[in-house]
Amino acid sequence: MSRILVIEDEPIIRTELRRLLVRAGHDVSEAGAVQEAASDYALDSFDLVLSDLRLPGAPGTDVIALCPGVPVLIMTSYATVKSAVDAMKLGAVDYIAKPFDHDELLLQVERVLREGKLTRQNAALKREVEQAYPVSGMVGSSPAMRDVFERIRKVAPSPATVLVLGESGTGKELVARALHAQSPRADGPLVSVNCAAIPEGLLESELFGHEKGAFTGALTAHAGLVEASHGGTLFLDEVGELPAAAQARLLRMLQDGEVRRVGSTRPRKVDVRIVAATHRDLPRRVQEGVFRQDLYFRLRVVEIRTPPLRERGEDLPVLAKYLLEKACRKLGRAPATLSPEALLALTVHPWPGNVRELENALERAVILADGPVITPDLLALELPGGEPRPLTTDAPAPVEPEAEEAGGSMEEYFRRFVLEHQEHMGETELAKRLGISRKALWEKRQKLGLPRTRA
Ligand SMILES: Nc1ncnc2c1ncn2[C@@H]1O[C@H](COP(=O)(O)OP(=O)(O)OP(=O)(O)O)[C@@H](O)[C@H]1O
Repeated sequence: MSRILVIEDEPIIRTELRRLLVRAGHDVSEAGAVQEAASDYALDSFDLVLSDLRLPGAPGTDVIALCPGVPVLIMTSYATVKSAVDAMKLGAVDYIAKPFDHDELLLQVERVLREGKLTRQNAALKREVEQAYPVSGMVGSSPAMRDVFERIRKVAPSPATVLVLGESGTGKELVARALHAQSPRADGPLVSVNCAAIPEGLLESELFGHEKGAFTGALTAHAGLVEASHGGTLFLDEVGELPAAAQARLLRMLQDGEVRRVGSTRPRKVDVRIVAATHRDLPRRVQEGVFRQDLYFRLRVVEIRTPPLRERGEDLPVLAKYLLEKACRKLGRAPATLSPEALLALTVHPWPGNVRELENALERAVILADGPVITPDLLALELPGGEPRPLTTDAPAPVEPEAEEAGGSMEEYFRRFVLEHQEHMGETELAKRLGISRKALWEKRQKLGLPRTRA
């Protein structure tokens, strides 16, 4: 049952509509004019308003502004294309020509109600997602990620050039997407270019375009990716790899807002926001003379640093859960969960490949899993040297019964993590990274014969 308000000044039609809609199972209220409706009812409590266009006092379309979010269907006996278009322009969801066929009217009402419900559900879902993840698709609530979100929020609306710095796989491209999505250019194009992936000889013409005959093989004129990004954002990934000639053209573009296609002397105005990213140490490349200092300064108007995964300790379990769900959805598998041992293994892994490595490990595990639980062996985590992390050690630690059931790997990870990190981490930090209390850490040390080495 939906709540419907009928605004109609002809009593006969109003009664007819009421009867029809009540019979279809709806709760119907009535008014003879927009003003009467506004004074008698809380208009935003309705699921649908069905209003005549010509009413005493004010046209039916005036009700649209009074109940934002509520679909309004306009009825008119003067169903000219113009009045229908005008009503829709003012925000009506649709219009009905009078005299109306009962079945058609009911079908239209049901459709609008269904769509309205979907819109409301989507809006609620969007609000929920936005609260959980302030930047679409980016999971994290560690202080380092909160800083990233805060910077994105502040910088996105401005036209400022942004330089995103971070190791490979830390989400630099996601940052660029978020900057675009939260900017006034969101409806314009977002063009992503990986500067390292395009052969050096082609890069200049790919980015800035060329004129016919500019070089052998340039059979037709070609607009580059900069021009294709007009009105939007150009994301230059691996900007540190740009060859010198392309650096010079990019600098000119940033200074003058113009591009010159290769082989042309005519400048073309472009309105493009540049977001650049690199995992390289750009100041060092400047020092080495391979990256222009003036371009570096132009690019780094604002810097955003994406933290490596190993510095986002508390984000790991949430991120792993999110990426596991994503992998199951992508692969069409039933939802899976991580065993506690698998979670511990993820927690202690150093993640040189960052979130991308985590995403790949989970995807591989979902493919290999026979059941709904992901165990450490399925993750096959690689050590930085390239060796798969062994699941047994030469000198196995004393194994607790419950860990033995789970393959003994939990103790092994614990032992390895403590031995690897106790020299440079305090007990509080160690316990935090392991996701256990200090007391539990002390007890485990006793049990495994791993006494503390630091005061
Ligand atoms: N905070 C995050 N939440 C969810 N997924 C993430 C997050 N960060 C990165 N990812 C995912 O990890 C993968 C790698 O991210 P992305 O391509 O943005 O990294 P990158 O820093 O641009 O890498 P590269 O330098 O290698 O190009 C993507 O699939 C992305 O969706």
